[in-house]
Amino acid sequence: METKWNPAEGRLETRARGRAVLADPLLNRGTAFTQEERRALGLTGLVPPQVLTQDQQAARAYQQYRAQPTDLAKNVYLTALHDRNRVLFYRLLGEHLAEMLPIVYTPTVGTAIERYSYEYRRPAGVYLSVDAPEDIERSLLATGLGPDDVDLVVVTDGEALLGIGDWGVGGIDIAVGKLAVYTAAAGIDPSRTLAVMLDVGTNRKELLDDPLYLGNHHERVDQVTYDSFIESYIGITSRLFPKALLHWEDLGPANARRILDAYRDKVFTWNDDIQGTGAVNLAAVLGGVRATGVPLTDHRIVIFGAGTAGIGVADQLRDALVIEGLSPEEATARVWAVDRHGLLTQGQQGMRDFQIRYARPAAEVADWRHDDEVGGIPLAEVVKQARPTILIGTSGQGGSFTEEIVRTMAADTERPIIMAMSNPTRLAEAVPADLLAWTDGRALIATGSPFEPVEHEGTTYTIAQANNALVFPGLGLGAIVAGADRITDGMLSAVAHAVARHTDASVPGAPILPPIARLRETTVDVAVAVARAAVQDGVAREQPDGTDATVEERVRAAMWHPVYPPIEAV
Ligand SMILES: NC(=O)c1ccc[n+]([C@@H]2O[C@H](COP(=O)([O-])OP(=O)(O)OC[C@H]3O[C@@H](n4cnc5c(N)ncnc54)[C@H](O)[C@@H]3O)[C@@H](O)[C@H]2O)c1
Ligand SMILES: O=C(O)C[C@H](O)C(=O)O
Ligand SMILES: [Mg+2]
Repeated sequence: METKWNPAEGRLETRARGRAVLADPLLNRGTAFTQEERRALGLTGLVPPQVLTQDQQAARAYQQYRAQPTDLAKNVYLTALHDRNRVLFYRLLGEHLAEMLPIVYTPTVGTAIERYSYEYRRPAGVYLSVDAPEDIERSLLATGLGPDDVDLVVVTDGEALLGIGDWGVGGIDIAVGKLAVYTAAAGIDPSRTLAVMLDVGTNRKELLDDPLYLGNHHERVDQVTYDSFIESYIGITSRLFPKALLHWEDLGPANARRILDAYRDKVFTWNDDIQGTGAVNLAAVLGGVRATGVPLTDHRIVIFGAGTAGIGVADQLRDALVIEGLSPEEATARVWAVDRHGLLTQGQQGMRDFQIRYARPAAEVADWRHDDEVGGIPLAEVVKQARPTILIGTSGQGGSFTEEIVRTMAADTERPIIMAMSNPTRLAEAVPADLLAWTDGRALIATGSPFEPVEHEGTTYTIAQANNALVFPGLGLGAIVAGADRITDGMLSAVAHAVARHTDASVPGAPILPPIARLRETTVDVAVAVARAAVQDGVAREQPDGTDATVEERVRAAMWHPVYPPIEAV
């Protein structure tokens, strides 16, 4: 590679000169290059004479950012900065994390995905086409990255992006957005990460009909072709980058589950929507349950939207109930899962294999009201009959927690826990102001997208954001520091408990999860818990000596910071 980090000397060494330096976002520092660096790197005269400090650059960039008229324009501005000067991008993002996360990530990233082929400026990451599997290796090698150079790969096929569905190649933006959160929150070194788009086609007709659409102009391929492409991708990626954690994002439900089941015991991989969402949801439930004063084992849970996220959520709740002393059957019986044709019930046609374990016995629901339009027992009836104390939305159906449903739930339970996890904002199952109004301020709330605090009868309610962003950065960092080669259930459970330790929802109006503004601190504890769990589960290759301080020191030392390192022309 032209540019290499020399850890012994603590400096970047590069053979690049002149415009090639300015064109490389990992190398470029624009007006902050010193006169000496400019001479050594052949930049004299290629940047304006004045040398700025990073503080000055950050202040200017922040002004430019604030001057953008819309959230999408802000996203495009930050993407351009990311593609021009990566260190400055992370300096700015880190300094204004709570303000900018909704721009580079949920919810604005959803708009950026939909507009991808129109707002396109520069390529990001690696695009692999199902039509040319023979190019996978060549394309990955073209990044110049070698076997020791990659810690993390985020990959999507763009089929089930957030809750907005199939946007094909535009999905690259969620991979880039997730990586930005990994670095901003956990200090994952951005030069050691890769965003990958697996272009297997799109079923969105408006994209196929659009000459400007930048992805493959054909429908999604059949399962046999898909699976063989995935197999090649995983085989080649784990051979070329043997240390890298392979993160899956926003695949269609059947593919997400099948890939996770097939590979989680064979390679270093995990699925954010299934496992990350399960972990952040469990953390919020633990925080909320503490505030209710009722033990977890006495709660009843209804999950609306039994797809990738919903069943991931159910699985981790069930595991937590088993750890608290229930049998697996008793734990499963605490969960009612509702999908597009109503409550999952035994014998129902068309259930997906991963849903079947939550299907309720037909005898239990024989008297429950059936709705012909839904084609089964609707959510309102499930809430009435099952009397949940916890209601979770992962359906991508905005507004589906209606006033009637919420009031029915709240009539029976002192502190209902209600989580509208669907993204982006307009797809939230309910908005916090309504939930508080309908429950007289008694609801313990979390949402997947960020919401402003709500005033209700003299109390200010801070709304917890139950987004997997609270967990995946720490999970990745902890796993990398431990030199893990698998992601285990023990590591995921450790994540949820570490996050939950950061909340105290006993104060009126306090959120049931730690705030995004404190993401970096939460992340360190998550990473420490994950690294320890990896050792306990026997999947860590780097054995720490066991004391807390040491693990934490190792975690902190592994974190990358957005400062310009010394640079040497070689
Ligand atoms: N907060 C978070 O961290 C987080 C994480 C992952 C996903 N999500 C959100 O959850 C939502 C679902 O994501 P996913 O990846 O699980 O998608 P998915 O497509 O796998 O699952 C959605 C499920 O909802 C069901 N559904 C659709 N219409 C329905 C209806 N009218 N009634 C009941 N169920 C219905 C579908 O059949 C499917 O099973 C998205 O909005 C996504 O943004 C949030
Ligand atoms: O991307 C997010 O904001 C969370 C989650 O992964 C989702 O798909 O919605
Ligand atoms: Mg996702």
